[in-house]
Amino acid sequence: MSFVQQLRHAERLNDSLLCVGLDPDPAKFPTHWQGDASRIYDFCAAIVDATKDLVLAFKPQIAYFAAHRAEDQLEQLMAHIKRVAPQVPVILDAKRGDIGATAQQYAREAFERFQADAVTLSPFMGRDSIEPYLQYPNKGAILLCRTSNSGGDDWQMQRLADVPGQPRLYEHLAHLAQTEWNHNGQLGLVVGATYPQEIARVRELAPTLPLLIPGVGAQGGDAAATVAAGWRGDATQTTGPIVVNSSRAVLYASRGEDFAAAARRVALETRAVLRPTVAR
Ligand SMILES: O=C(O)c1cc(=O)[nH]c(=O)n1[C@@H]1O[C@H](COP(=O)(O)O)[C@@H](O)[C@H]1O
Repeated sequence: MSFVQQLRHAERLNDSLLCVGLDPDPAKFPTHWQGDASRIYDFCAAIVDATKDLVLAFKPQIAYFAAHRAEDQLEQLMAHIKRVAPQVPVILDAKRGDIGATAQQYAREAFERFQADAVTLSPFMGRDSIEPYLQYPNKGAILLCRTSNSGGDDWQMQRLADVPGQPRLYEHLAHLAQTEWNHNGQLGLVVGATYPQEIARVRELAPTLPLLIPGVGAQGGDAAATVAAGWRGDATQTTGPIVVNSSRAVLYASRGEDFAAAARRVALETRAVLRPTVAR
């Protein structure tokens, strides 16, 4: 099954557009585990167990593991997700971007070592920096397009004088990802929930691509506006799924021993807000 098919399947199965982001920060762990990096796996596995029937994807952020020398715990976590929630695809958020030879190693890390179903990438170095990831059949490569942070304006909103119509950089990328870069149907795009207008624009330019949309919850993105801008009906062959990520708001809903139950409550609430008003 391709990454997009996995998303469509999980969307239907769990009736959800929510992706829970796994950004484990020991400083924010429940009081009894606070500051203990050896609990990264236990913490994330508890969140996975509590939310696996409510999500269409999980998204571990590799920096939160690597910073604590906890890549082994990330491997364990990936195996755990495959075991307890095989129907839920996993996006490894690594935001890699390098020349082809090095990208081959990053692709191997994401897809062979960590067994991810998709990986996030920076497209700044161009098409040949993306190609190595596309050598892995059925895996997804999700390109940063219009990111949720305000500094994204510095590049992404600039107009390209040499391209007909003088599109903004993010618009040009969305066009390329929908057309000539996407020869195997493996590409997706990141668009921040903090910019619903641009979600609508990217959806217009890239109607069949999956959109990873972070920024609801802690970053204050408007969940309902996000869905209105990006969701185009139930998972069919022609519409791209949307994957709306929330990390901190779910993970750190409680500092008590009830943290997993609290995470489930927030995930349920977020899923309900994201559920489109259109009947499925
Ligand atoms: O690629 C991403 O996931 C990403 C892109 C983007 O534009 N903005 C963004 O916040 N993210 C990631 O999405 C997550 C957002 O976390 P919360 O703000 O806690 O929900 C973090 O893991 C970020 O690294």
